[in-house]
Amino acid sequence: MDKIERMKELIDIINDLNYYYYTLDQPKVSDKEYDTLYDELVKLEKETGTVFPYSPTQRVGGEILDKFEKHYHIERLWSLDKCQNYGELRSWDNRIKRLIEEYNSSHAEQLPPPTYVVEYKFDGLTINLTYREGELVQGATRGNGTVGEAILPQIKTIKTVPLKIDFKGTMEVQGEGLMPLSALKEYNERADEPLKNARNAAAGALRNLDPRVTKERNLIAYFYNIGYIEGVEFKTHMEMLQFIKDNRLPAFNYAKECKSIDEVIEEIEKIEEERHNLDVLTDGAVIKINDMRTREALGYTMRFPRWAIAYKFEAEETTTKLIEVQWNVGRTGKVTPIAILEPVEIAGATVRRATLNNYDDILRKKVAIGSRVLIRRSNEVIPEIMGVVDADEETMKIEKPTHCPACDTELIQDGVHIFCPNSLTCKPQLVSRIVHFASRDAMNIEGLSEKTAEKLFEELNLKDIADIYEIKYEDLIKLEGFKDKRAKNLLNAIENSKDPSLAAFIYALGIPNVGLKTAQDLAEHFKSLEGIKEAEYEELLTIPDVGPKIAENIVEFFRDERILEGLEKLLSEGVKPHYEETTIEESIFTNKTVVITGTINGYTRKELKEKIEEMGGKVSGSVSRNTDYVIVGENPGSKYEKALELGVEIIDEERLSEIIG
Ligand SMILES: NC(=O)c1ccc[n+]([C@@H]2O[C@H](COP(=O)([O-])OP(=O)(O)OC[C@H]3O[C@@H](n4cnc5c(N)ncnc54)[C@H](O)[C@@H]3O)[C@@H](O)[C@H]2O)c1
Ligand SMILES: [Zn+2]
Repeated sequence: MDKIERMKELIDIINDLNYYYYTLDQPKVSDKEYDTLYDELVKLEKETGTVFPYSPTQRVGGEILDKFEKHYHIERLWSLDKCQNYGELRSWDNRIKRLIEEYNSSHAEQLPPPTYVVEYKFDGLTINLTYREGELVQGATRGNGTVGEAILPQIKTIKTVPLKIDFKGTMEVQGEGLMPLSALKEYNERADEPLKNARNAAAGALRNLDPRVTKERNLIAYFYNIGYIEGVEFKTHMEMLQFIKDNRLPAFNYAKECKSIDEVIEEIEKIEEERHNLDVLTDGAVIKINDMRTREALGYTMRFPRWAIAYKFEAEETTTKLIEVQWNVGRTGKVTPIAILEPVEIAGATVRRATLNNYDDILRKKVAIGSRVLIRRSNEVIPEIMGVVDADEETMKIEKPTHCPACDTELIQDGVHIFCPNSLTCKPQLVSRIVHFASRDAMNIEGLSEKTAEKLFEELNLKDIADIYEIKYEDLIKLEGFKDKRAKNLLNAIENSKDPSLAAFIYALGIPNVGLKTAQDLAEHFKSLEGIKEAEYEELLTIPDVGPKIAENIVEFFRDERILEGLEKLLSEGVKPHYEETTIEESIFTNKTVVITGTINGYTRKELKEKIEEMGGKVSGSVSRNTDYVIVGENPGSKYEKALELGVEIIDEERLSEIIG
């Protein structure tokens, strides 16, 4: 296709996507897919030197809704230029420096060398508040930058937005309306129709005609810019942020001033690490020139200021097609759906499957075979399906299984989950129990892989975990792939596993939700298998990290007749768990919560975190009353101030090096 033709096509596609995203708050594609199309258009415009006046690259935002009153901003609102790697960031920086140089060569009054402010880029809906005579008189969306929608009643539902402030002049202050991830999660647990992500949730709430709907979503806001102010002049961005805070408008407690682009990059790295600990959605960092006179000299393009740029993180969401749903039987008999997807890349990894939790989830998210689904991957290895993006596609209903896909036993419903009750002869259940039992942190039986476990189940008619202790050489040698040496090795490994530590044995039993750490805590507390077996619910709750759910799981587990039988059998086969008093060396960090801020010489964040964890401490992302120590390095952030404010004990670099040697 001819380049100009392709440009026209892209303009149509992008304008349509903008309408769905900005006007309807119902994106048709993920941001990643949108950005690819947009970048293609920008590239073609550069190549051809042609820019159509109606091109989306020439404007900010999208159409505004008629159902709201129009609001004309006093000062225009902008979008942000973006970059996706440090190379692009450095070229932005070089451009800035060149422009400053040019300016200085033709003006008597010189601009200072640039300093930068790094902030989080929040992913919500831009809001612009107007204060007059100390009162909040209007709140609006960004709209197309010049005209937005008046949504004052909706904005007033945000509890942290002050209705009155100390400053008495006219002022426009701009920020981001956000739905906290915790609020989204809570909302989605109850909602008939779950919201797909926190950005659309916030945008949809603020642009809902009924402020009661807005209120239900428990939004918050962070402010980061004053677009217009009467009679006040700020010298720097930091000064402006201070003014915002002084007027008790919520500003996020992080904005870092940097002297060089290298420092900026260091900060971005920290942000990238920290951002998953935040309760709001972020899609990048924003880098802004601190000095206001420099900003003025640099000016604006059609769409964005030259003095700021967004560093976008790798997208964590994309869309793809759902090909089929597989039902898997787990160790506990729970039958869960796994979505098989058309392979797609997210953040550098190819994704082929996603979780769907349970059948209720499928119904609520309106997922069907053949639907185009939005998937999200944050820290988890396996991504989650957030919802369907295009309901028009031809699809087929997902059927709820009535019988076990492995053993054909009729399934039973327990709450939202379905289970195969046949724990005795249902192959995947027993096989995964055996594999877990034999795993390294459990009984550590080398050579008992999933394949081998399947073979034992099929050929030797294994009915129970304890049966592995009855396996004989004559049995094994008959099996395909088992020669003398391999058979002997496996038998030895099985024999040698009879003397496990109590913690490993408890872990090996596979009590629901009891991982290695909890198993160790249980062993530590009760010191004997009998003790754990007889443990009362209340006593279990006294163990750190054991909540009501796990306590219940443990009590129920040891009440199950079949499990007790299996346990007896294991013991009669000669398995003897033993408890050894282990003395973990105490350190100053043992059982303490530690926060790190600033750069620590000789350590990356990750290394230091690991070191502290090795010494028994827990590293947390933010300072609170529960923080025991704050480690303060070079150029500490606001966490340092918070620590001082709360009187948390500070460890400086010198003391740290004495502690960790
Ligand atoms: N999926 C879709 O169909 C679709 C359609 C249109 C746009 N989009 C997405 O939206 C992007 C463009 O939207 P945009 O013009 O709103 O730009 P943007 O979201 O990339 O950046 C500009 C906005 O960032 C916000 N922001 C957050 N934190 C900030 C901070 N600390 N300082 C300053 N600003 C901050 C401001 O509200 C500002 O308006 C695209 O790149 C794409 O990812 C997606
Ligand atoms: Zn089954």
